[in-house]
Amino acid sequence: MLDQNQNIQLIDITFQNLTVNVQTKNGQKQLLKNISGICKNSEITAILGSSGAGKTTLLNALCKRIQNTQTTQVSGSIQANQEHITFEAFSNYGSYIMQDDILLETMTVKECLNFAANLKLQGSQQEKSQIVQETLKYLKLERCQNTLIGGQFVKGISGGERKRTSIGFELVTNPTVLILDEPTSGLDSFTAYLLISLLKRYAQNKRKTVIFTIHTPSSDIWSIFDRIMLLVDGRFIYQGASNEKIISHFNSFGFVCPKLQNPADYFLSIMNASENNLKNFPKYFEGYEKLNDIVQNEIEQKQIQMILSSKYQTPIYYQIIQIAKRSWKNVKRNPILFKIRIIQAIFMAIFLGLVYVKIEDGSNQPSSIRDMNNRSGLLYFTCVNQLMMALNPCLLTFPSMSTIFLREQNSKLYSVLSYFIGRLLIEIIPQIIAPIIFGIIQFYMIGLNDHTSENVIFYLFSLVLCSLLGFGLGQIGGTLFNQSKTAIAINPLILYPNMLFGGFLKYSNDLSPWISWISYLFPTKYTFNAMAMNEYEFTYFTPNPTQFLGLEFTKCFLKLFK
Ligand SMILES: Nc1ncnc2c1ncn2[C@@H]1O[C@H](COP(=O)(O)OP(=O)(O)OP(=O)(O)O)[C@@H](O)[C@H]1O
Repeated sequence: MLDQNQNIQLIDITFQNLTVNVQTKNGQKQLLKNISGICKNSEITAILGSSGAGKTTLLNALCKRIQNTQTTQVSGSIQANQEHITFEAFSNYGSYIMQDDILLETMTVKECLNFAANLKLQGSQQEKSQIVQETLKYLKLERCQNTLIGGQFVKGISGGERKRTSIGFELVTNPTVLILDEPTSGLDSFTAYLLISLLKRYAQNKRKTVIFTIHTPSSDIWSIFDRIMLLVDGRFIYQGASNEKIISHFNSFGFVCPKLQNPADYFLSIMNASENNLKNFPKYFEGYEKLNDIVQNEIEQKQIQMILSSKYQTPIYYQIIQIAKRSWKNVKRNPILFKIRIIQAIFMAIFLGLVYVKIEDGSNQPSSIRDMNNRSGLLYFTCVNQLMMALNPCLLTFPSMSTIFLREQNSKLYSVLSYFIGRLLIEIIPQIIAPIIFGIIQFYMIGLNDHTSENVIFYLFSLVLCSLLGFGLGQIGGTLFNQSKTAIAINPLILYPNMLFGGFLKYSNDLSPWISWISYLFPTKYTFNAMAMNEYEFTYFTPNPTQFLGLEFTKCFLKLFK
């Protein structure tokens, strides 16, 4: 079984007595029922079945994306040659391409492949570029290599090119096992044929193991399958070659595929769970018993070659650079959020400036509570406003990026830390620039404490800090949810406590002891305190408003800073 002549990694994927149970509201549901099979190297294996038959469940189980949890039980063995597959191990030799093409809209096709090559391949930049170029050629993507992938808002490459780019993103790393969930969905029959032929060439020429699910293959596509698995209600009704064997197998118990009909259409028509078909299901299962021994025999003949670890990850600093570069391109090509952040800052600063234009500083009426309140209110509003302006875009964008992150994480392109730092380096830029512009306009229009240059710098620093805290909270909120809408819906849960415990709506000293500690959890308390301490460091007001605002906490912080 060992490929002695060439040093090529050959992997057969086998599974025995594979059962997947899930707990539903109506009790237990069996998605896969004690099935066994083999997907051989150098072959393409197509899994067919009607909707809900368990095809995706089988693919997910093979690459260990379904694990035992409280509601899901997976039993049976799944092996790559003689080794049990684990999620970690699979990512060393295999790739899984989901049905949805998860790609960053603002990248070109070539940049997308370059990104994967840079992060997954060893070798010089020139060697990596050459591999990317070969992959582009292989996938017939040369013509559109410099076109943006595009999406909802930007017109980009076609559906077929998108699918091939998605495959190219994985192929560039030359995986030994390639698993694809419905790679032809949404493609016309010719493009679908091209794609499957390409997978066939990949399997045959490079001796890889390719497994995919497919819904309605044309007869051309059917004829190039090496191996077919037909699934009905979580059980196999056929497994083996796609040639005459499958026709004669079903013939043997009375299901005759008409000569002029596409076999795929015929088998799909007898597999769907219509009333007529349901009564035939026991016959199919009985018929499959005859194939059991053949399949078992094939499983026993599987590769015994040891799987060589191809584990390679680029250094963290390199990952960070690559992610930052990509984030920068993303901002440059889709600068709307960046621009909105700056425009919002300018608009809000002018608006606040007009509302509070040259407010009293206490020089006329040092004891005016109204003037003190106006000034403190302005500081407090500024604080909450900065927090919100940084928080909302994060809640909006983080969940939408999480699908890309998860896909790339599964492909082990980078570590979580690198991704976080790489993105942060770029996304933090508007969070620093916007509050500074905001603060400068405020100084001109309102007349805040500019007694010393330190006061001005400290105020701007507090605004930046406030913006960064909002940014941080937005990231926490954004990572908790998959959907932007859900993340945005939690906005009030972040905003209201921050407003309430900021130290202005209710003075911190007046909070009951049992709840006062909570205020330390909310950033507005710190930023409002810092801004007010700074503002009233030099003031005409008597008594100094910091006294009745109860701003003790930040005094030491201010001293440290100055
Ligand atoms: N976590 C789950 N809990 C309950 N039922 C599930 C769960 N996951 C899948 N199912 C059910 O299991 C069955 C098989 O699902 P699966 O996605 O594998 O089907 P499929 O053959 O890929 O279908 P399709 O071709 O429509 O994608 C379906 O009836 C589905 O509703």
